[in-house]
Amino acid sequence: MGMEDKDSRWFDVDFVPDDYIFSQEDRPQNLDVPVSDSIPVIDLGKSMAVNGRIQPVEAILTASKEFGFFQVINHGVPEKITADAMDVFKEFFDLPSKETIEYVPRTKGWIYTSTDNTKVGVHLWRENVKHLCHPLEECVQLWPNKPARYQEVIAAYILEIQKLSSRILEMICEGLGLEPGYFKGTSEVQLLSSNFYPPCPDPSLTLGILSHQDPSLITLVYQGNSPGLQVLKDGHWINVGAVPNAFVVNIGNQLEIISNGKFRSMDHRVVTSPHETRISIATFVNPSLDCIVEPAKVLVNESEPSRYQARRYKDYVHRNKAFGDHTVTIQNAMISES
Ligand SMILES: O=C(O)CCC(=O)C(=O)O
Ligand SMILES: [Fe+2]
Repeated sequence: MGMEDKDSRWFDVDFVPDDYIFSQEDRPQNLDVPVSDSIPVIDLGKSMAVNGRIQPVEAILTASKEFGFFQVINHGVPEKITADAMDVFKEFFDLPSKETIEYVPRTKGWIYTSTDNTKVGVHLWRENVKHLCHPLEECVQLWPNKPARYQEVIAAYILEIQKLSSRILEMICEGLGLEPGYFKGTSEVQLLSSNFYPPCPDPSLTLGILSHQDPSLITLVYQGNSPGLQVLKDGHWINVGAVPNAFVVNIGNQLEIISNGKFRSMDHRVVTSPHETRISIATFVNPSLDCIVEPAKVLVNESEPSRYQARRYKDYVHRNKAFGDHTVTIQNAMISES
């Protein structure tokens, strides 16, 4: 037994503390069994015509129907931008001082947690920072200012994500047969959520994020080169493999509704690793709060009746506690902006 190290952090432990141990049913099962890495990887740089359709469009359509998940490469986001953003979050999570800022109770600003509790009363094996991103000019100044280049670097990152997500949504329009620009004006990168998952002494007992679906239109995740993200497909958890410089794209609940169920919003979670640290940057592209979300008219007909009720996005967020424990804080901040 040694003296308590003043610099040690919550995850510097030899055994998983009891309040991080999930019950049997929530725990990751069969971590030793190899799981396939079969989420489609789509090259956005290739635009061959296949059967009269541009290739990435067809691939996105198929992946969104089957997996609700895909990765994109040759996406046009400069490597410098993603590398800088990852460095900034690495530095942010390494800051010793933020350990004292459990929660920033401001209507605008940012929320940091290192010991989130879950609905089942067990802590996640992660630290997390969240903030709004839209309108960008108003949000930027409320973001963390340590490290000093946080605001500048992350603003540049968000601008790129806005461009890439608009491009992907435009391809989705084409694939689904929606009019061009269908999502324009109501598909902003509203929220960023970055996660730090440190190595864990026993990954079979813990989770980085519990199984959930995203309440967004689409979510873009940059996961560096680290594993951990898993998707539930046909009753099996499959890995979203680490593909260098790729973005993971996942279909959120709102796009499932708009597609009238053609696309699927899938359960996903993050498992921990005994050796590797995972840092991820998730960006949620959401409809505006006042947007009425319903199946697109062109996708509803006699043989395919509407499968979802029209709902204001605001009400959806509220009813589903879509942003977790901080839903009300985040929603209030969004309302005061619009
Ligand atoms: O760390 C990840 O990749 C998972 C992020 C995620 O699923 C979320 O924030 O909704
Ligand atoms: Fe998610």
